[in-house]
This record gives sequence, C-alpha cells and structure tokens, in this order.
Amino acid sequence: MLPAQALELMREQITPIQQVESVALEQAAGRILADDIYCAIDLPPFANSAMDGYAVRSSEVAAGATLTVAGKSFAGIPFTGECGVGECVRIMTGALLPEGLDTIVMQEQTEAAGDQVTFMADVRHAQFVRGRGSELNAGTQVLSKGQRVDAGAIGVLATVGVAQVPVYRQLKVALFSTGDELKAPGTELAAGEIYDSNRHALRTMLTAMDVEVIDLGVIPDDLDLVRAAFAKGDELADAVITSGGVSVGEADYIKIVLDELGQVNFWKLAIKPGKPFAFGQLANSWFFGLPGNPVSSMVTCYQLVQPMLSHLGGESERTKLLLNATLTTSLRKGPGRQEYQRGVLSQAADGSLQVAATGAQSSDMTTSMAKGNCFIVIPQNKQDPQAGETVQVEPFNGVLGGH
Ligand SMILES: Nc1nc2c(c(=O)[nH]1)N[C@H]1C(S)=C(S)[C@@H](COP(=O)(O)OP(=O)(O)OC[C@H]3O[C@@H](n4cnc5c(N)ncnc54)[C@H](O)[C@@H]3O)O[C@H]1N2
Ligand code: MOO
Repeated sequence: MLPAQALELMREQITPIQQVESVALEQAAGRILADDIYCAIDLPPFANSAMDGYAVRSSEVAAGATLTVAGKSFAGIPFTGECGVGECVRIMTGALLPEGLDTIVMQEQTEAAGDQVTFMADVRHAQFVRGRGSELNAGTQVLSKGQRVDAGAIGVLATVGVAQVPVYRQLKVALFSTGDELKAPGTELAAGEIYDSNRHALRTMLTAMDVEVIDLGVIPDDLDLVRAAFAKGDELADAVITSGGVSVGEADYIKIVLDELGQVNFWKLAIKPGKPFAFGQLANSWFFGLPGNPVSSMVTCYQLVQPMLSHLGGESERTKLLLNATLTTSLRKGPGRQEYQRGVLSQAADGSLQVAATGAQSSDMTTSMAKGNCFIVIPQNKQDPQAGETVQVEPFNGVLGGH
C-alpha cells in the first residue's frame, strides 16, 4: 500500500473528536477552531484617514486653494466641532473622518501657516479615505471551522472583537521509545548502546502540532513492560505512538502487543524510509507504530501521523505544497517503494528551484533531517533520477518543530 492510500484509509477510520471548549484569545494560538467565526462589526467600523494630513471636501480643493483649519481629529479622539464651507480638519492616520468631509490630503502636499493651510496639488475625490466596511461588512464569515489558529487568525479574531474562542479540546498523545540499547543523552554509552534520539525528535514534532505529549520514556524490549506501556498510553491518551520494535526481529514486540490489546489495521507500507509502519487501535485510542530507524520514525511521523492527528483533532485537510525543482545530483532509487529522500532546496539567481540530496540516504543517518529543508518525493515506479531531471519536492513545514 502506498502512503496516499494509507492516509485515505486512516482518514476513513478515524473520526475527529467532537469535544469543544471556549478559550481566551490569549490561549487560542495553535488550537483548531470548532466553529466558523463571523464579524459582528463593519471593518473598518467607521470611515477614517489613511494618512496624516487634512480632511477636506474634494469640491473645495484644487492646486493653490487655501482653507482654514477648524480643528483636529486624532485616532481615538475625534473632531467634534462643525467644519463649515472654506474649512478643513487636521487629521491623523486612523482618525475618524469628520461629518461632511470626504477626502484626505497628505501633509506633504500642503503648506500650513497659522490656521491657514494651502494645498499644493489637485485631489482625487475620496482619496486616502478608508470607508466604513471597505474591508468587510458585519455578518461576513472571517474564519472557518477546522482552521488552525495562527498569528493571522489571532489578528482577525482580535480585530473583530472576539475574546473567547471556540476550539476543539487539545489531543493527548502518549509517546514511548522501545529498545534495550537506548540510553539517555548525557549518560555514558556501553558497547552496543546508542542514545535515544527518536523520542526527542518525535516529541518536538508533536509539540509543534499543539498536542499534549505524555512522554512515557524508554521501554526495554520486554513483553510485559511493553504491554504495560501500551495500557498506560491507552488509558491516558487519544493516540499512542511508539518508536522501534515494529519490524520482524526477535525483540520486536509492538505488533504482538497491538494484536493482543487491540487490533492491527495495517502493517507495512510501500514507503522508504518507514516500511514497517503499523496503524491500529486500542480500546480507547488510535495506535501508530513508527519504525526505529531515526529517519524512518521522523518521515512516517511527518507523512502519516501528523496528518492523522490533525484530522483527529478536527483540523481541515491541508493542501500539500509540492514544487518542481531541478535535481543537481543523481539519486539512487530502490524498487517498489515511494521514497522521501532528504534534500536541500534552493533558488537560483533566475528564480528557478534546484535541489540536491543531503548526502547518503540511509535511514539511520539522523543528520540528513537536520541538513535538509525538503523531501525529494520519488514515486514508486520511478528509476534512479538523474541530475538535470525535474523532481517533486515537499518543503518541510513548521510542524517539523522549532521553526
Ligand atoms: N529482516 C528484516 N529486517 C528488517 C526489516 C525487514 O523488513 N526485514 N526492515 C528494516 C527496516 S526498513 C526498518 S525501518 C527497521 C525497523 O525496525 P524496528 O521498528 O523494529 O526498529 P528497531 O529494530 O527497534 O530499531 C531499528 C534501528 O533503529 C535504532 N533505534 C531504535 N529506536 C531508536 C531510538 N529511540 N533512537 C535512536 N535510534 C533508535 C535501533 O538501534 C536500530 O539500529 O527494521 C529493519 N530490519
Ligand atoms: O523503512 Mo526502513 O525505514 O527503510 O529503514
């Protein structure tokens, strides 16, 4: 099964959570909107000036005309007097346009002497006036249910005066690494041991998606301990994510325990790296078993787990950004699997995109994920792509974390 088919299957099986809560605007960043948001006011709510200068009647101003300044209008402190014929109002950017006036002249095109101001150029009627409702009218939808609240959305929510935001509850995800060889960074390594890197990289990717990560640490290759970790994760979280032990080795217990405590919905995909990826369900949670090789675990988290957690959490499907780029190095492509090689995407002086592999693509080489800024996506049936060929690349997005 190809990754796209696996995604489709998982999407069909996973029903998004329905629980909604209301959070303060200050807490809403990163959350997923549980409702469409409508604007209750016109934007802008009143006609105002786009420039510091003078508010006038356009019919009274041509190059050389002089008017008397009747008063001032500041943002937040409007002009409250009368502005009669032959008069204008000194006005600042964002200040309310006084009643009866229709046009703004920027300060640089005027000469002031006492309360007299002379206009140096002709004007266009209504220039530099931001009309009431010129962006949108009350009742317009401004944000959509399923949208992740980013800085742009926060700005819109604040602009339309929303202080409490309806969002889906945050997902809880239990994460653990398996393997007797895994030691904590900062400790001494004995023969045959390595540092547990996957849990840290995966936690970063999950945290970047605004899920609550319940980190269950490193679980040794022991059937009972793996069972206990599954049970704990299932009790505490909406999804359980494991790294390692999902292949066919003698200490690979993940599939056995998944089968015992829940069900294996599918195992093994035509994806490289990441072939032994497992998807299933436990009594209360979804299960994603990631292969232990470090790059495999990150690639499958990126390509398969993150999209499904966003679906489970109520987020609308995002359109993938796939770009065409010219390959500057030839690549080796094995048979049978769709590959996600790590590349460095750059833009040439003429604006064209080019991509080079990060170097060796073995799935134990974690540095390729840090060197690269994109995946070079090579379809299942493609032969070795050659330098000069056009390939598709998928730039890493913010959900890799740390951006
Ligand atoms: N006979 C076969 N052997 C393997 C196959 C296969 O089809 N037949 N598939 C290979 C592929 S592809 C992958 S990917 C790996 C996945 O194996 P596991 O998920 O069982 O992972 P482990 O055996 O536990 O570990 C693999 C590798 O990764 C290192 N590792 C594990 N966890 C971590 C961690 N938290 N941090 C850093 N590194 C980790 C581990 O030491 C191993 O070197 O199986 C192949 N074998
Ligand atoms: O799928 Mo494994 O991830 O090729 O190393």
